[in-house]
Amino acid sequence: MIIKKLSLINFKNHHERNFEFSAQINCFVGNNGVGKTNILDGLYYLSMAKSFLGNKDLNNIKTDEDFFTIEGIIDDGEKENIIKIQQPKEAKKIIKKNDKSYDRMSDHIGFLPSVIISPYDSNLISDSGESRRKFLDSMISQTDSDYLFNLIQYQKTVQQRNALLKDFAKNRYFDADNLEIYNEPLIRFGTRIFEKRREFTDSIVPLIQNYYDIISKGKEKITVIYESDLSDQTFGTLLQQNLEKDRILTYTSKGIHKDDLLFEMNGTSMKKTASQGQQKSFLIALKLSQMNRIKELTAKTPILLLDDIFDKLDDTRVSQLIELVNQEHFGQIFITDTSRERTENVVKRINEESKIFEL
Ligand SMILES: Nc1ncnc2c1ncn2[C@@H]1O[C@H](COP(=O)(O)OP(=O)(O)OP(=O)(O)O)[C@@H](O)[C@H]1O
Repeated sequence: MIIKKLSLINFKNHHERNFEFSAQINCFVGNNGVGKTNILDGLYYLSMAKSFLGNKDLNNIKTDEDFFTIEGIIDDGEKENIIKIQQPKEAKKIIKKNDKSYDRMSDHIGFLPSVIISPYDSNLISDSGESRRKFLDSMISQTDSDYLFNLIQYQKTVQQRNALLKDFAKNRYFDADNLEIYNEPLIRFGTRIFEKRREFTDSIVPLIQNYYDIISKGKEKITVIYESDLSDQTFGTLLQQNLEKDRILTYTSKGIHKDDLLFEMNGTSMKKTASQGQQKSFLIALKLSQMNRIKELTAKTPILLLDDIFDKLDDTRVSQLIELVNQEHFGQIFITDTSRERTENVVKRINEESKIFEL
């Protein structure tokens, strides 16, 4: 997949920007705050229909403007496609492919797979389980069109069940039969998601270790464990066993919405024991594994977004990363950096056709 052109209107700090890209490497160079990361975020929108920074869509409209538009021309190997995303201030977000709106936003995910490596990745280690669940979900939804649909249905059902539990508490009343209506969809959607998450995690663990060994030249053993309430019991049993607890708490306390990924190094939590450098190597290894897996499962090469990482990595890691990018033919790459000199150096070493955009 190649993004040939990008146009941003009123997107964050950009009033109007138009780019024509190289099919290989594209770099955005400029001082802090000029909006380099925002351009990567615009590219990420074309892929995932949302911001990678987790901002609400409305907050991405340029201050004092009424809408933003992101438009990309994407070559899928057969033809050029126009993806247009528009967020008006007073209406719902619109996403169109070749002038046709999607029935479901989730239908777009997977058309243009992407992987981003950014300084924000460290949140994956330090934050709560929610950010790791989101990462896992975004990874799988790019490879499986049903996954996101199942997840949305599951989340809706949990919300409805929670609302009923709260309603019962308010009215000092409880009707287990009424609540049970939600068991069937929770079990159906939740079990599918559980199985996909387990399968995907199992498949990337050996890749992560392999990339980690290359990047860090270390001897550490890396483990990624998928933790789920469904690992040792069925969803039906889980709901039954926690019925009383859910009634008291007035929310659904167990299920795949509580899943987590445990990152371990030599058998202990990475958050506690891994050095900053080891954590960075691990996160790059994780992202390259994501890249590898998406490519294998979809037969599409994801775009690779590298946000400000060459400034934050030492020389050895930069060299290893460049070597890996060269070896694995990672497709179209977008890089941001404050230094033109460093960018030119990196690009020279990757040895592919490039364009540098100065902001
Ligand atoms: N909705 C918005 N309207 C106007 N400006 C915005 C909006 N959202 C973000 N910005 C501005 O975008 C700028 C940050 O852009 P960005 O993070 O892309 O910069 P950068 O070039 O990547 O900087 P750095 O090198 O520090 O990472 C900030 O000045 C911020 O105020």
